[in-house]
Amino acid sequence: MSDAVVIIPTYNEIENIEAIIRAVFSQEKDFHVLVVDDNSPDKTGEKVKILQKEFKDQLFLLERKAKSGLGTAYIAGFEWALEKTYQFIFEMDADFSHNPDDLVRLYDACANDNADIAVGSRYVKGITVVNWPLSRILLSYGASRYVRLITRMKVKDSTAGFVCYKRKVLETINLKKIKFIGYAFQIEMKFKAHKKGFIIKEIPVIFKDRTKGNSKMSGSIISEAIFGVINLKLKSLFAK
Ligand SMILES: Nc1nc2c(ncn2[C@@H]2O[C@H](COP(=O)(O)OP(=O)(O)O[C@H]3O[C@H](CO)[C@@H](O)[C@H](O)[C@@H]3O)[C@@H](O)[C@H]2O)c(=O)[nH]1
Repeated sequence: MSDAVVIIPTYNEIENIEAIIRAVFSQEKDFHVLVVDDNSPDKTGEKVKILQKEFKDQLFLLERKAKSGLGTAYIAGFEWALEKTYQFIFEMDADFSHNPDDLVRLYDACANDNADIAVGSRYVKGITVVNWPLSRILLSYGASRYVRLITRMKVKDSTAGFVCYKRKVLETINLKKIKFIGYAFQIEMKFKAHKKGFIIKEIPVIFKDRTKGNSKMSGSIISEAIFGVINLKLKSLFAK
């Protein structure tokens, strides 16, 4: 039994799913993988079922009926992982924008250093993003500056989706109360963990834009983040 599971949410990732799963299982450390698929029309889930025959007891699949957002996919995955004995629970995109070779560095920060959360960060050493259009870099970097300004949280890449959580973090945060369903979910999780006093460490990574499939970014995801951050901050002030 591995002590670490990598949760990969998927919606229409047929071009990436097999390669990313194989890349995780080719690491020296033994990771498990949980795919949370939202009934992808391109049959990503069916592909995972075929791979499960090869990776018995290592590869798991949670199927949801319809596309319901990145945040709720992760919450479903966290709840699944907490029912098992995993001590380290990861978030990672399916599209290779996060390099699976960095998984061990995030793991080490939590398992062998003092991090409660290790964030694969694009903004520790300047901006380490490859192949994103300038507009997307500005949006993401601008969002990270905006979050720091409003929340006063020191994390530089608050929207990062490449994360290792120690089990106790997910046990402590009330997952039922996580509100955001888009990428703002990433901000909310880090902010709640920060408020609980957990140590968040940023590990520099190079983020590469996907070469296969499409981003699910949308206008509603952006507006959820803009208004959501103010909402989070206000709620935390009144909770004092
Ligand atoms: N199950 C499920 N998965 C989803 C959904 N929406 C997106 N995903 C999956 O979530 C991962 C990230 O989605 P992308 O659409 O590829 O994200 P991106 O535009 O590249 O965004 C990146 O930047 C964001 C902002 O910094 C990050 O928050 C995000 O994690 C990611 O790194 C992919 O594996 C994608 O299939 C959904 O509604 N349901």
